[in-house]
Amino acid sequence: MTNLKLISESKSFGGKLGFYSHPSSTCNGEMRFAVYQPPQANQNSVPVLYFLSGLTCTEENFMAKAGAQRYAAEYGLMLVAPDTSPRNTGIAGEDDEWDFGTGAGFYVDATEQPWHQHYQMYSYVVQELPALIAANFPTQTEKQGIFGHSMGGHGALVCALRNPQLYKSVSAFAPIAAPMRCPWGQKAFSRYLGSDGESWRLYDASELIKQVKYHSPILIDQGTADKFLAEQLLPEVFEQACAAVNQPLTLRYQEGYDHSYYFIASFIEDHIRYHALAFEEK
Ligand SMILES: N[C@@H](CCC(=O)N[C@@H](CS)C(=O)NCC(=O)O)C(=O)O
Repeated sequence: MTNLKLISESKSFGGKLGFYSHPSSTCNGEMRFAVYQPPQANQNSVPVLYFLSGLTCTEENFMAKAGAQRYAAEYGLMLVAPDTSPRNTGIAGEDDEWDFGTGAGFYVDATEQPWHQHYQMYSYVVQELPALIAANFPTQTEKQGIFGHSMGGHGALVCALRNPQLYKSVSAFAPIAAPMRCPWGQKAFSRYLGSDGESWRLYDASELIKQVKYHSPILIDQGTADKFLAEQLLPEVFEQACAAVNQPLTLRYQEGYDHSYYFIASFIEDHIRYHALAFEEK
């Protein structure tokens, strides 16, 4: 495996869960990710589903907490979970805030100093990581999907809407659905992207959907007891934008669920099945 370092490997549901690091040319430093290879990957190449995690997460949270391996094994999908930002870049203050810098790359290509030298998570997720996965794991590269949680739900929507030809399906748990209008997004975008609102639109699903129609229905689950719902997540803004352009969207409000991985684990099967069905279509 060229340039890939295996950090640990565990058998899970008949398949293999591996944690890797590699030198990233896009982020100009070491990056980490996790891959779950279902048992089917021992014989054949399989579709691949990317999961982008939320604020404060590493490549491990999803693999440890979502309970996704059981369903990835059942449906024969590979799961790939990247870290949520570069780490240990040496940028002053990178670890000071939980919602900016380390653990909070927001899946954008930063243009502002000092972040832009390393914080290129959009290009990393859309280009470098899939190329690395294709070169090192048995995947059907024409069958890719993407999903995520919170900041990662935002990232998944943005990656799919900007590259519909690369992703057959997209779904999200409690995404930051209109980042230009919420404090988390405004803080991150102003410091990663500067004050130019035009560049912000490229990373806001509720803006992007007005310009591009996505070829498949989008699935979003949102807990009603999520403490970030009203101020930070704003799914109703995305819902209205989809309605305005006739974009099919299934937005499900799940009664009493919060923002945690307990919520994600409760609906992970639905999401994996949704992606698996999209991969079956011609
Ligand atoms: N640190 C924040 C919460 C951050 C948070 O909820 N992060 C979510 C993503 S936005 C998460 O997945 N955390 C890691 C985990 O639950 O494993 C707080 O104190 O309110």
